[in-house]
Amino acid sequence: MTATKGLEGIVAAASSISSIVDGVLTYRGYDIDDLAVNASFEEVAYLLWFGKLPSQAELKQLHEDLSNEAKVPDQVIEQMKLYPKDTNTMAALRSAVSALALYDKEADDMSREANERKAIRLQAKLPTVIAALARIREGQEPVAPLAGLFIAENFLYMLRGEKPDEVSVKALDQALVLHADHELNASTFAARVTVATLSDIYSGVTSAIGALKGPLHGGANEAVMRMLSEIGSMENVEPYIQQKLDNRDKIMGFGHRVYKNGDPRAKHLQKMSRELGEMKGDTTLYEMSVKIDELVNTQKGLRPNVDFYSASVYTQLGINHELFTPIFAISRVSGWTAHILEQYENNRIIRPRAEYVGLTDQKYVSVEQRS
Ligand SMILES: CC(=O)SCCNC(=O)CCNC(=O)[C@H](O)C(C)(C)COP(=O)(O)OP(=O)(O)OC[C@H]1O[C@@H](n2cnc3c(N)ncnc32)[C@H](O)[C@@H]1OP(=O)(O)O
Ligand SMILES: O=C([O-])CC(=O)C(=O)O
Repeated sequence: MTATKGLEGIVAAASSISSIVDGVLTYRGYDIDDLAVNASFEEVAYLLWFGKLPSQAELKQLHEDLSNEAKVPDQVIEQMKLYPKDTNTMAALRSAVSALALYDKEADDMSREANERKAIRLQAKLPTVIAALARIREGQEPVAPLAGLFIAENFLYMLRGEKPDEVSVKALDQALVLHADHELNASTFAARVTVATLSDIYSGVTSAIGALKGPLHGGANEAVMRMLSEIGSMENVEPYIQQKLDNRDKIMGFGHRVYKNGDPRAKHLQKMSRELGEMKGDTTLYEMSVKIDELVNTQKGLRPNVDFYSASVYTQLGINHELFTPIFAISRVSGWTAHILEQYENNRIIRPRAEYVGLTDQKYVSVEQRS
């Protein structure tokens, strides 16, 4: 038995949710380039869960269900107020989502219908939890969700305490579409491993949030913004990046396990970053990002992944970098829960083997005789 480091190239599940073939990403057979410009996030979530785009009536129903489920139990809001204000937002989100299970009477109902309801419930409540966490950290009262708003608009409304402009809503909605699912990425795999023991959907999503938090995965978008802030100016881009490359340091937001010729989602976020900059009359962040992109590509042959341009997009939407990875979770919870539903449908516990590389033939020595 020989281990493959990082399970590279190992096919660990059969799935009909999303695929990456020759650098083309599809959700249920629809090219991400098509969905990114034409579909709303709600349509995409429906597509991931139910395998087809919704009819008008189905979309209306989903919208109503999401709206009805968006409120978070008061107990969870009160608990969030007790979290340390300087805690990592993904750690806080992980705790809050775990707590949501305690107040869901259906948490351990394993029927397909109950799990579909919980998928919608989790999707509805995550934006409310994240906006509340953000406001509590700033010493403000959480803002309750507004009935009738779609997810991107409602999230920005709850975050800012006022109705957002159309440009911001559209940009965030497109970003949510682009992040919704990605085959067997680390957090989705974590979710599937957890629920394959027949544990509940909340446990699966809590595991996934833990995996998404890491800087090699979803946490990279925050790290990109920290890097851009450290660089600070266009003139500093070249010396800063050159030093990182010379030291063989990782440049966050670049590289990918599956895409070797570029992530198809990055170009949409790059365009969005440019357009938001132009609209605000300040394209500095966008230009700095493009310069980094050129340097890393020329010298390392590495291309930006989904996390790179999303950092300048979210910053230009006035969002604090501590919320970037939680926003990724607002989108990816649709994919996680779709994969959890799929795992339950055709379940077998996920239990690979390890290649043993430790000591052998050891003999027990009593504690008194051990040196
Ligand atoms: C939503 C997402 O999860 S997208 C990914 C977000 N993560 C990041 O942006 C973090 C930065 N990137 C990385 O750490 C990696 O590229 C990963 C984790 C995305 C993929 O990791 P792997 O598939 O294991 O790639 P691996 O580490 O084998 O990379 C191959 C080579 O490229 C180098 N490399 C990969 N990414 C980078 C990077 N961002 N900066 C500098 N060098 C890099 C590696 O050091 C390695 O070089 P070597 O062969 O000389 O040792
Ligand atoms: O697929 C991966 O390894 C990481 C990624 O891009 C994602 O989760 O969107």
